[in-house]
Amino acid sequence: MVQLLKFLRPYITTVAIVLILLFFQSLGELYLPTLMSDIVDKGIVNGDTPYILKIGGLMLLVALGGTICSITATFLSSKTAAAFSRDLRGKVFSRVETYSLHEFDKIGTASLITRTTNDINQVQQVMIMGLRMMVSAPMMCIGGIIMAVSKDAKLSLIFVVVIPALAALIFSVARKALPLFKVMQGKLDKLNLVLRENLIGIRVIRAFNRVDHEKKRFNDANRDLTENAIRVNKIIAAIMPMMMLVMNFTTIAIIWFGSVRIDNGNMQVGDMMAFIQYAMQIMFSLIMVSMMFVMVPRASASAVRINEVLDMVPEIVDADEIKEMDRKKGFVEFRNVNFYYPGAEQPALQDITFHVGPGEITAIIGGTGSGKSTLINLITRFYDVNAGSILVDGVDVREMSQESLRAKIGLVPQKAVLFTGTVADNIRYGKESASDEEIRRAAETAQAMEFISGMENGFESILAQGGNNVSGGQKQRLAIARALVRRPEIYIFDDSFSALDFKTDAKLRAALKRETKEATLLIVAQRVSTVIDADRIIVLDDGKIVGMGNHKELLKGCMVYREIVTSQLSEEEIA
Ligand SMILES: Nc1ncnc2c1ncn2[C@@H]1O[C@H](COP(=O)(O)OP(=O)(O)OP(=O)(O)O)[C@@H](O)[C@H]1O
Repeated sequence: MVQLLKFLRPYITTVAIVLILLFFQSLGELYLPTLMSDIVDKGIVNGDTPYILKIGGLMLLVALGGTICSITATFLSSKTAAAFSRDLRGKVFSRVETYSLHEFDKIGTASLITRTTNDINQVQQVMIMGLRMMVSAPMMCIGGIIMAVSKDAKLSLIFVVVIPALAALIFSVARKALPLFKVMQGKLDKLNLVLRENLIGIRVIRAFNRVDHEKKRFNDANRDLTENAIRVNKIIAAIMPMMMLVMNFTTIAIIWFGSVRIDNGNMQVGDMMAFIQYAMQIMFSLIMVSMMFVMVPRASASAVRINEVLDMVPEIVDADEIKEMDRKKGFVEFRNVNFYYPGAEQPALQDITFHVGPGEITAIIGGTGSGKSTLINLITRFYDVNAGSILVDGVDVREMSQESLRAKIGLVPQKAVLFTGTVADNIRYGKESASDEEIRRAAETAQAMEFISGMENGFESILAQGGNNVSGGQKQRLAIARALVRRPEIYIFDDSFSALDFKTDAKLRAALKRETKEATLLIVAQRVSTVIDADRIIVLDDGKIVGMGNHKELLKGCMVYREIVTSQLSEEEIA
């Protein structure tokens, strides 16, 4: 929690103003009972009406001043806390943006969402309360004690019993509630996870008639969270009545002992009335502190989760010294690359060595799980190799900036991801400054023109929720157009033609060949027809290269390739 306070730095002036305002408000509140006791002891007892009116007027003024201070302080503290959480959300978001895929896997998407929203809200709420109480509670408590002692030191001995009793009460409640609060955020994560999976997988859930199963899963997570919340709230709900009980007993004790002292002539009635009010103020300040005790643990559980995100050091960062790149363009070289996913016993890639250059089409083929996507993810540096090195344009990818590396690459991922916006916006994602003509040309090459012109508003048609209103093949073609508009040195197509029919696939590849003559093309594919014309085909099996060459060479020399080909093409086609 303390770690997060640094985000308050830009608002330090406002925070200081809030604290000063609250100081004056508390001062006013401490002054009021004394004024009231004066009215009783001097005004009423002596029948001095002008005195009563004068002090009564002063009381009104003090109360008004206090109210103005309080309202302004509340306004400013709420504004500051909102700005604080806006900044913090921004910070968390930009941190997450620097994560490599490892870190994403570690925390999980659902939890990252909860941490950026709900957890920050918890901290914000405590911030508002904390700002107010930081000054009010100690002032009211200590000031109240001083004032009470000044009114009647002997009667103040009551506090020697009351305050430790209240403190013990608060402490025991906090000890019970704290672990439950910690668990609460975890349960919220779980609920978010189920919800997220359900929303994304709604089609699968319906198709497999798993609605009831998913309902149960959601209800379980929901019930779990609710039960925990009820348990916590029960404890918190018990605080108030217990506090009130202590307060009422204290009042009784003050009146009891006070009246004895008044009887003996040691105390005046007004002083006793003021004393009761000071006792109330002291106890209310303790209640405020107890509320903090309740809220701070929950917020600190949230703060820990936020700090976890902020403190997680991304595994993939730019090197301290960025190497200048040669003037070469479009060269990719793997040198004895080994790669393990964290926790995996077997390497996903083993001893991979090959190089490709501009003007070449290299296809990567292999069974599912053979490591094709992994190999691609290493070029874009989504992961770092465990051994060996990958050079792009003659420089190790770990020694160049991630930005300049990725500027060279146009990636079409296996699963086409689009963003809410127009068709043109989505293609322009590849190159912000792209002209309408460039966008049209990219769409033409990607064989997307036909369906785009068939849409009601053409390039200005809106893609709902990341492209839910276009087909899988259309999505893929838009993702291809997005990469093409960039005109990168290296194109990477990760199984990007799989959702296309054979005719479109062939047309697209022919158009690509024309458009990307100077560039390096890496095409991951499952279909032999997609790779057959490639200059070089790399055959992967179980993370190892088992063959490299063109179609004819591999047919002769690579068993695995021959098996893939015979499983897909007829004898005549092979011949
Ligand atoms: N994020 C990950 N964490 C751990 N293991 C992974 C991860 N992604 C892939 N793997 C494993 O690495 C191996 C290679 O996976 P990869 O996705 O590269 O295969 P692929 O050849 O692209 O398969 P497909 O054609 O089915 O997409 C597989 O055994 C897979 O289980």
